[in-house]
Amino acid sequence: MSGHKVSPARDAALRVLLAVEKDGAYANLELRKLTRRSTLAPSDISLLTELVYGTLRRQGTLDYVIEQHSTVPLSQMNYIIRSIARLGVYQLLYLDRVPARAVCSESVELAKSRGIHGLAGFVNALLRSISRSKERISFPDPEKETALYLSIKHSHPQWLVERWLMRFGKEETAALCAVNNQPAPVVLRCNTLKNTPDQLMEKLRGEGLMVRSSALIPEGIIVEKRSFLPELKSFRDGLFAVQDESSMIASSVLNPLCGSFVVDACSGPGGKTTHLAQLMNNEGRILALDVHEHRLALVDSACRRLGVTIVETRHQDARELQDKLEEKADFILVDVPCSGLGVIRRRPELRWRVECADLSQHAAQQLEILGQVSKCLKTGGLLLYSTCSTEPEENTGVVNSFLMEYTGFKAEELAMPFHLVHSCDKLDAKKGFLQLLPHRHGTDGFFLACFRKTEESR
Ligand SMILES: C[S@@+](CC[C@H](N)C(=O)[O-])C[C@H]1O[C@@H](n2cnc3c(N)ncnc32)[C@H](O)[C@@H]1O
Repeated sequence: MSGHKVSPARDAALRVLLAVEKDGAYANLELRKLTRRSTLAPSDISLLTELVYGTLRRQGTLDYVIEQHSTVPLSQMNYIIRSIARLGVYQLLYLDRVPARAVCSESVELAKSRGIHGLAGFVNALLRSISRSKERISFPDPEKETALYLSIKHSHPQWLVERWLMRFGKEETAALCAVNNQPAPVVLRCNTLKNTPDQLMEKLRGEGLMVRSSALIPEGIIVEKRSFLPELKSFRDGLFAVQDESSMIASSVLNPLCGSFVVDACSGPGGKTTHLAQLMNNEGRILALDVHEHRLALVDSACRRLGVTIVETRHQDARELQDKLEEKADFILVDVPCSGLGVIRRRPELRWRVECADLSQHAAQQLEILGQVSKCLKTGGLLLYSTCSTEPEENTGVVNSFLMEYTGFKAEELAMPFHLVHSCDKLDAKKGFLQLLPHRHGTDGFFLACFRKTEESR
């Protein structure tokens, strides 16, 4: 039972943090469930979101500071107290508007509300000690222990920082980590089957939103001020979908022709499937596969809302496709399951869940899916492989293995919908692949590679 002195936003934030820590829940889904059901005021929902996302994002830094002040190591702390401590320290270090005294007393009440009266004093002493010395946190030496320093300062796992330091150098690694700690922009994809981007922007402004055009993709619209989009009439009317620019770029690079047959091998929840249908002017056929039925249900409902009628969903493991589809597709999208390390800013707990060893496991599955699905492509057809990962094992690693094993395919230069600025990007795109990065391109971290099936494969 919740104590009466605990504010509803903090009580709810602790509930979400515990679900993430104890049950492996996803913070964004927990928040959505909670805010749909609860009677929280809009200001409480915004504080709750900030507390949950902020605490998870900054967990590495928070843990470092807690360890310096605690008499008990974090690993031996009661898990509820650990979450209360992180939540409290996040407010002390990152939220100027909350007075330290209020943070300490609310944290004590949170402990009591969870029946842990005996440790309320410990929480109080810990937070007071941190509050007194918060201006004097001593970080590791940035020159001598660069990886450790960046990992603590920017709250990322050290193994990931070490990899990025080798690939990008110090400045870019710091920039990538920093952008991962910022809220991601909200981007909409205009449903061009129902309206134009200009018409949609006018409508959205009429509904009270501040919007501007994307510089990367014609159908992309950036929402400047957050708002609960599913409540808008324009959303219910299917005038747009919510989708990052990087994800729109994938379908746009594949750019299937009207009337063609497209296989979308890993389609749930349907962001790219419905975009492909838009690009085809809802003419032709898209076979949308997914191994999870609940993900296919999301594809179906997205199609209904957006007025897409050319999609047939099929519950199917893409690694076990029937021969019937062999050499039938004009275009194929293989948007594989991956580590998700490119969307850290949208899924704050992810950085603490993914381990380095996971990458090679993902890569093996990705190569298997890509290899099997590629058999469905007609000679002359185009295939796009994509991930929302920043890591080479899942990206160029899979692409290179595929090209070695499947000699009937050759890399196809990417037809980008926007002008590439960096010379290394231009070179890569010519060679048929591109790594988008949040600190360089402003998008999610996203990889795309394009292949054409050549005559020789016959
Ligand atoms: C990155 S998500 C796809 C996102 C989707 N293309 C979109 O834009 O909305 C990967 C999807 O692959 C599905 N998946 C995982 N393993 C699969 C397999 N062996 N065969 C088919 N789908 C699979 C997952 O259920 C998940 O929905």
